[in-house]
Amino acid sequence: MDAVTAPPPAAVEIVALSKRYAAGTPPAVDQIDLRIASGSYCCLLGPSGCGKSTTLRMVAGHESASGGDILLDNRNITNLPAAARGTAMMFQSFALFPHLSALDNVAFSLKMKGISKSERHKRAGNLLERVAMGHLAERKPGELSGGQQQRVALARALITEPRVLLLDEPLSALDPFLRIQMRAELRRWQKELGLTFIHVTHSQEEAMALADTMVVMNNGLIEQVGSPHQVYNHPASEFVARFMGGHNVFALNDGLVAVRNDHTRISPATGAAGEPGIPAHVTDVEYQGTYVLLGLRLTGVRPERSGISVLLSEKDFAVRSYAVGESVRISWAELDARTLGPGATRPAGRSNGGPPSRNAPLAALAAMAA
Ligand SMILES: Nc1ncnc2c1ncn2[C@@H]1O[C@H](COP(=O)(O)OP(=O)(O)OP(=O)(O)O)[C@@H](O)[C@H]1O
Repeated sequence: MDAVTAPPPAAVEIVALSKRYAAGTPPAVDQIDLRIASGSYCCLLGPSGCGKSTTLRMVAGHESASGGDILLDNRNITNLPAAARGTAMMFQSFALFPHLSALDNVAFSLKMKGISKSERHKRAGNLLERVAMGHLAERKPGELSGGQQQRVALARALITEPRVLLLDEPLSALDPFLRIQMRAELRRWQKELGLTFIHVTHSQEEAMALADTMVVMNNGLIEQVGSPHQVYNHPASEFVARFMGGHNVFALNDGLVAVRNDHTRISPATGAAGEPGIPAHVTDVEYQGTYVLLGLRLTGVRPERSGISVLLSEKDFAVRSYAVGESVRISWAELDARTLGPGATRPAGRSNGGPPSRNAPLAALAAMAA
């Protein structure tokens, strides 16, 4: 493979990585494979309990792996202590020492390494300057805002000069306004520093805003890896389409398709015989400002699959509005329909003691023709 076609170097390579917390329980992480490009922003995304934090903790060295390998720049770090890996972790609560100044918090790990006070203060001061916190270096965490504490936490993580920064729900302690502001800062820092960031979140919006690469996890497995655009516009499975939101899943005779709710078409029912589209009625009309979100129920489809939504621009809704109870027809352009695959399945021949493969229920769902 020549330099042009070679994939970018993987900062982190995860090979068949597994974690089983206790014998007889399903694995929290089940033989996952993942390559994270050097200098990229990777978000591990998924519902509560899907294994994303366990994966991050194994990369950090805060949790042992039950099987598989973790490589950092081709160096196998699976069994190295956390401090020897070249990674640093930034936690949800920032985990700053309340009795220490910002400067001493940042300098703390250098103190542990026996570095002189003047040297560690110089390096910590430089890093605090870098995150625009130099003027508040003597303040204690309790005297800083959430966003300022986050910058101190970042400086503290960076003082060990990691190759990879691991972030476990770093924005969830912040209020919504600050979360969006700090999200933009994280992204800027990552690009400026040129480090690889691996960020765990359960928020689709956060992952889409930040990630070069999104990794959608479910039930200890990886469902899909791709750019936010790829994952949102080409969900690989029903799980991804539903988890990402903004999609309707339709069961057709030859399988499942996802259609974005802003690409799903609605028209008034005329009552004429042979009308095209799927019959439905409007159950909700929600004004959202720029958009109006219509909730609908498809006629003749099993209840668990009949609820869908259509997102109309305010302008389109003004041209033709819809009211609760109104009969309509639902359709889409073929180009906008994404065929869904069965989703991730557990490695063949393994007994995991966990729930059955999602293939079986999905096949049953697919059989429910509209
Ligand atoms: N220390 C532990 N001992 C036993 N089981 C654990 C432990 N930590 C996590 N688990 C289990 O492993 C599975 C994956 O947990 P994990 O914390 O990795 O999920 P997560 O996707 O990060 O969820 P959340 O968003 O809620 O933090 C869950 O079923 C969880 O209950």
